[in-house]
Amino acid sequence: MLKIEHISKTFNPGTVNEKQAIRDLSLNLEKGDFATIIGSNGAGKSTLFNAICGDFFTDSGVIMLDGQDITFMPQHVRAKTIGRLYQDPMRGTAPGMTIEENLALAAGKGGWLSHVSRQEKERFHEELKLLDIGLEKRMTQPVGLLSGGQRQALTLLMATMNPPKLLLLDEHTAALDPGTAEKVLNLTKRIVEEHQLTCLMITHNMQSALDLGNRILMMDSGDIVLDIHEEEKKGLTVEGLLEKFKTGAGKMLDNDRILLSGEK
Ligand SMILES: Nc1ncnc2c1ncn2[C@@H]1O[C@H](COP(=O)(O)OP(=O)(O)OP(=O)(O)O)[C@@H](O)[C@H]1O
Repeated sequence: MLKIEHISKTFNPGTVNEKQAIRDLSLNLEKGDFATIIGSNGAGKSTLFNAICGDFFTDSGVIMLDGQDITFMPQHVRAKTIGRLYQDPMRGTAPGMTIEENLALAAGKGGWLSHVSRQEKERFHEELKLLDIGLEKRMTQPVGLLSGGQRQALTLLMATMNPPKLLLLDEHTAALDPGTAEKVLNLTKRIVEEHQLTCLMITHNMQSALDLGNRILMMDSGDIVLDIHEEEKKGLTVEGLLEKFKTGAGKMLDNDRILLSGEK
């Protein structure tokens, strides 16, 4: 589904601020693969997502999505088939619009409720009900009134309403309290499985990286240094994962947020 071949990206080339953020990175994701990504500070995880989404064009290499070369496809065109969630729950929804208007937006109705049929409204209601956080009773309330966790759950629903070819989750539960984060992660798991989505999820939570998905990618210095597949992933512990990182990257995993979460 996603085939990345030897991409590289250097920011501010030829200046004192030159930074090679992606180094000759290659990755192949099969349809339905759900890979978690962990890595050191500044490893290039978010930059990889930015490259896939077309925030910038890479300096070299090729990006293919579902057999189509998207290397130089404009961002707004890619956005039609790539869903993305950010750490900040305030991104991804329009706060001044109601829940149902936001859903109408996601359904391609431009946020106009007059363009939404009764059947579609019922579908919105059903989908919200499945989130199991009571949003189906608040469809006419502005999204700005929702908590961070409620907004992330809604964003997830909106991003997957018309199933994307690729779903990118960039630490989407990092800003939530642990209980809410767990709920949103369970929801993520259910939605990804239900639609058999191809998904990449950046996390600083080693346990989440182990619990979710069928693959773990470890990044360091702009490249994927380890790609752990299903069989190898089974039975792995956080300690085992850290040990593998050390072997793959030739150094300990240095990520402040992993450190702060008390897992290391
Ligand atoms: N637009 C940009 N201009 C200049 N440098 C950039 C830009 N985007 C990213 N970088 C640099 O590229 C490197 C990789 O950044 P990136 O945000 O992808 O890392 P990350 O793995 O997501 O890190 P973290 O876990 O700390 O969030 C960093 O050194 C960062 O400062």
